[in-house]
Amino acid sequence: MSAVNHIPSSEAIIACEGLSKHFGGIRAFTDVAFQARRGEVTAVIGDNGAGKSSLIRSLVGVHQPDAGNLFFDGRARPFTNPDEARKAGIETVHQNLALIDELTVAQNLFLNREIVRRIGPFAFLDRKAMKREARSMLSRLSINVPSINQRVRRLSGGQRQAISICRAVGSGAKLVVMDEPTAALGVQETANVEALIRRLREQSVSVILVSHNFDQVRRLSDQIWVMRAGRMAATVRASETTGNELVALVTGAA
Ligand SMILES: Nc1ncnc2c1ncn2[C@@H]1O[C@H](COP(=O)(O)OP(=O)(O)OP(=O)(O)O)[C@@H](O)[C@H]1O
Repeated sequence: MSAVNHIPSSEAIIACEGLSKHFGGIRAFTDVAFQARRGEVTAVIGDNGAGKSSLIRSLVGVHQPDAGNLFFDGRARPFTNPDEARKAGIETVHQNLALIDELTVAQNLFLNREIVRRIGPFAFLDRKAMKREARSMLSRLSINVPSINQRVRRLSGGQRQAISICRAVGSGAKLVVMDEPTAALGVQETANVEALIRRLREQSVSVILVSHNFDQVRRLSDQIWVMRAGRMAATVRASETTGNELVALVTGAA
């Protein structure tokens, strides 16, 4: 695939060139270049240990690459921590669902970004405004939960994943990065989360998604990055590939 030798076109939400990461003597990935288009779903596939998680963690400031350049939203932007990436507009939805069980849906949606009302020298949490906004965030993404006042502990895995995604988008993310968002879910809940990812795409939110499920990847994504042994082995359009071709690219038989 082609390298990115300059600030990428405005079509790219995120791009990199020459990106490498080692952990001591272990090579996680080497000399990776890519461009993900704005408003598209980009899937990352590869065998166990191919470097997928290390790569996406390096895009969102969890890991610092040893070499290479990263561009986000038209600017060269090395992220030294996840907060910097978040402020720039990248949200990560974690596999282990970073929700607080004992808080309600609305409280989780506004965790660490509570709406505060000031009256003179005093500041109050504006619970009414947060509930109103929580309802509107959920309705924009057609997410059904029994009540915004329900503790998330009582929600199903799929509903919790939907709340995590809603929180990411509600903070104004331009790019949502998901590592195996449906790995722990049943068939119906997987379908619900896939429908939600499609709605993000309809609303022009870019998505990068790591998945081991090739059928899902072909159903959901526009572009697929294939990683093999720490290299970006191929970039294919989902509409132009088959499950067999993806298997061959992942295993190196292609
Ligand atoms: N924090 C770390 N410290 C040391 N080595 C690591 C670390 N994270 C990843 N690695 C190594 O880097 C390589 C790539 O791992 P990575 O988790 O990125 O692969 P992956 O494609 O996401 O695999 P999987 O699908 O199994 O999650 C592996 O050899 C792994 O052992």
